Amino acid sequence: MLKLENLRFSIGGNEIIKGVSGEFEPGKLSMIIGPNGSGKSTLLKMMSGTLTPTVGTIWLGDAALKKQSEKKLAKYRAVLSQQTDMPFPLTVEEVVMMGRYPHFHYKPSIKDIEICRLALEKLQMKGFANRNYLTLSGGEQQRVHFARVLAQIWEPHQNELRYLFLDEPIASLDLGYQHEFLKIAKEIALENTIVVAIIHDLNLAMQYADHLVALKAGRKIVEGRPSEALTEKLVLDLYDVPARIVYPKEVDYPIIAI
Ligand SMILES: Nc1ncnc2c1ncn2[C@@H]1O[C@H](COP(=O)(O)OP(=O)(O)OP(=O)(O)O)[C@@H](O)[C@H]1O
Repeated sequence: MLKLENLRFSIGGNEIIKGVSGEFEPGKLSMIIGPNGSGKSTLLKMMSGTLTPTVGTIWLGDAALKKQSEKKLAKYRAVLSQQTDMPFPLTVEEVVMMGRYPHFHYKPSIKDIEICRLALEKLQMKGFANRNYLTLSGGEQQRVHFARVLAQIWEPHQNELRYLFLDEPIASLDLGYQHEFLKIAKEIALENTIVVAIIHDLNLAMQYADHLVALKAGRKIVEGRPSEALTEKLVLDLYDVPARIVYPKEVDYPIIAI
């Protein structure tokens, strides 16, 4: 269980996150939605340990996040952030191997190499292993980074829950890979992992999320199953856009029509 207790975050005299609490469970794909500037990335950065809350506590199981060793956390917590620039001309397999750095000292083991191979295979990037990462398209680079974070938490570490934080992970992916990516994220959640993703596409949230959190101006305004939480009223309140929720008989989830 990942628990947020009255989180607040201020910078330059502005309070960006204004008392957010909540719980995230393994087995569920959790998604955070909200308008630009509502605090989604700031909240996710606090959850993933990149930013320290000004007020409040984050609990990973029974232990406060701030009390846990970074070195140990790196073995079971992975973060896919929006900024993934790579200043060096590494090969794709070298970038994915970076995900295994917390697991070996000097040289990757055969198991590390095998995990990287499997992670690339899962993202349909096996044929790219020896390519210079810098020559890949934006979507291909994103898939490499997804393979890197998957490689990082490929297996459970000492029975710890695994955590995966994804900041707008599908922004540069085409339609097919967006769905592929979210299916994999869901699969990982089912392997006893807490997965939290920021997403802008409400229809994908409706289709894939098990648990939805909506932020507005730094506050959590709604939480729950998307089919209940994602209402026409919420879309209007968040984005000032009138929407209709329709229930096509061909699929088992509602569609948000704008
Ligand atoms: N270091 C900072 N200094 C000043 N303001 C900041 C800083 N970081 C974030 N903010 C502000 O805090 C607010 C929330 O930012 P955040 O990146 O969390 O929003 P977001 O919901 O992820 O937005 P988006 O959908 O546009 O990615 C924004 O108004 C942003 O300008």
